[in-house]
Amino acid sequence: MAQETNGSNGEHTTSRPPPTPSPLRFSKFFQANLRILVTGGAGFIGSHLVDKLMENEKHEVIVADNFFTGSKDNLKKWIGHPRFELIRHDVTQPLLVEVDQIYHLACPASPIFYKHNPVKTIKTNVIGTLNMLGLAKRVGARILLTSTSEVYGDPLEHPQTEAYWGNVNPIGVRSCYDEGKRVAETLMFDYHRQHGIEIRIARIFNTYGPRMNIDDGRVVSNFIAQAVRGEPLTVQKPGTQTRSFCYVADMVCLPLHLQNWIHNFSWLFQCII
Ligand SMILES: O=c1ccn([C@@H]2O[C@H](COP(=O)(O)OP(=O)(O)O[C@H]3OC[C@@H](O)[C@H](O)[C@H]3O)[C@@H](O)[C@H]2O)c(=O)[nH]1
Repeated sequence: MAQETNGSNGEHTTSRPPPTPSPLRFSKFFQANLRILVTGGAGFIGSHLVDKLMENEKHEVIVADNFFTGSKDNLKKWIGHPRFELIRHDVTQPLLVEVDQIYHLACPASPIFYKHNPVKTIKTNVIGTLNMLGLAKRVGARILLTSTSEVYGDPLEHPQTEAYWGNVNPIGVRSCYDEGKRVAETLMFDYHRQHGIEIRIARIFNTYGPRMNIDDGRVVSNFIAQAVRGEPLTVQKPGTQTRSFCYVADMVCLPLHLQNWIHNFSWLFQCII
């Protein structure tokens, strides 16, 4: 499972204490009623996370999603619930809401979707993360970014630990996502060091499970779709690739634990189960 790391070159010491949250955040009432923002909450992984969060009757959940790869259908059991709110919103635009925690998932994750509009993908990762960090700073919220195994690029080390910095092509067709997520991680740590924002980063590996689109394009859904149609399975070249697959219901437990872990640990974890 996850390992701790001291990250990259040097200490992650902050120059400032965390921003002051609302004075009501620590009162009995507000502690028992966390308001949580999930960007990309209508997506495959986001909607499973929302299900888990909604299981806690003391949580209010706000989902912001532009429905590019997500769907209202994934959230249909929560629409109309008094503790749930769904906003059509693109994270490349600022969002002003009062929340205690932010789970920032918004970004297409399947290669065929993120390569469809690469400029939009990198804007989502860079401007979207800046907007969410700005919000976290303003309201004093703790923020978790879902990053990716793709920050390792075409890794030269197997398996990769969090201490490995990767081998990434800055100009390739996957760079909008790989480099976008790397910048997003950099922004998270810079906001932490410069402004004291409480951050968590979860690097998610190849995840599968219910609500994955049949046309998602990733290997598990492709293989299942081909098998159901009685077609041969397409193994792309070179055919020696390896992946650490994770079932979605197991995977979403880690961001939840990370977000609610009280304090004082390294902030970067891999989601490998
Ligand atoms: O039909 C297929 C699809 C894919 N593959 C291969 O299977 C491997 C896995 O490819 P996928 O398309 O499932 O996706 P990847 O593992 O490269 O990245 C994916 O999972 C990790 C997440 O963090 C990323 O967001 C996501 O893009 C690749 O080597 C690919 O070439 C096939 O052999 N056949």
